[in-house]
Amino acid sequence: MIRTSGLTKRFGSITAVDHVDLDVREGDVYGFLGANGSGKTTTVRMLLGLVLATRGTAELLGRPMPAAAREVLPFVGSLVEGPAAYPQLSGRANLALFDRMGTGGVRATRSTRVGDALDRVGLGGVDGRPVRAYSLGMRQRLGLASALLRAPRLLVLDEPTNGLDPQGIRDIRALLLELNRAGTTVFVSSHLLAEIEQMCTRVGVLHRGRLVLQEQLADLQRPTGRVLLGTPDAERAIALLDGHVEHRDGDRLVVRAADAAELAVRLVGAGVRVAELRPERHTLESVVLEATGAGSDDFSATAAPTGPDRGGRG
Ligand SMILES: Nc1ncnc2c1ncn2[C@@H]1O[C@H](COP(=O)(O)OP(=O)(O)OP(=O)(O)O)[C@@H](O)[C@H]1O
Repeated sequence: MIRTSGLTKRFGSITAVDHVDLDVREGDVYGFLGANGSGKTTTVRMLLGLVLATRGTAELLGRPMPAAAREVLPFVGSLVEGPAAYPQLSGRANLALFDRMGTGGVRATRSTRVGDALDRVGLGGVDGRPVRAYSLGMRQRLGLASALLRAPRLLVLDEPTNGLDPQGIRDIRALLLELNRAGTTVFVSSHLLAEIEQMCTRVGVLHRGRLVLQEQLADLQRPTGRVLLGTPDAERAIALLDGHVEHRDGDRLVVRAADAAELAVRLVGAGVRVAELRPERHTLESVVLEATGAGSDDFSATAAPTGPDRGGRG
């Protein structure tokens, strides 16, 4: 659905995006993760043909961008750098205008289409107000509504939960997953590890313009080769496991063992009571920090503060 090869963007001496090879497959919920300034927005803008690449190629839905933009974009919903809207008009009026400007939207069904999109993002009840009275979160929802007007095959969203409160973030996540289940491929950028971990099937990590990791989330979260064991018989377990216990914290042990089931049989066979036993897995956070060498401060685990100024560039 999205494929880039050697995609690069320089602004003078700054290389914002550096030989990026993205591979987003049909049905993915792809999380494009990177710290602020890592080049996410610039990549998204190149994908959508809003800015020209310095070198390299990009394809959306198997067609080259920006050459095939007119053909491809009617099937792509997007949200980049905060949605634009006429402040004096209502959300509904803005969407109707947007719908009229796009291709392929039949006039007779416009009102239904706009109403459905507003309902989906939770703006159905407030759409009489002018957009200038909207909070940042409401504007963000309106932007998403405009991305949904055409039942897109692909959604490309740059930090869609920016400025939303926790409930708003949950709503958007649920909406994106619902759309994905109905067949839409979702590409979403974020600097929030937890957000990506909760929602995505595939992850790409951008670090200083370079794609340092691209993998299925389930593969990233592979077992570490250690087992987490909780037992009231910690001393006996340690004696039995003879040097394989790497760490002890009260009645919780970390055991080097490739096979948790085999370990369980061994413990119970020796009369060691097992309260809890599970394979330890890599977390997205540990894998990302290893791949980027970044400090955990570079990636927020929780929601970002609201209201950053994202304008004025590009
Ligand atoms: N039009 C421009 N002119 C000059 N430099 C730019 C321009 N657009 C982006 N940059 C620079 O390119 C780098 C990547 O910026 P970009 O906005 O793509 O990052 P990002 O990962 O989206 O960050 P953020 O989440 O803060 O928006 C930054 O160093 C930025 O200052």
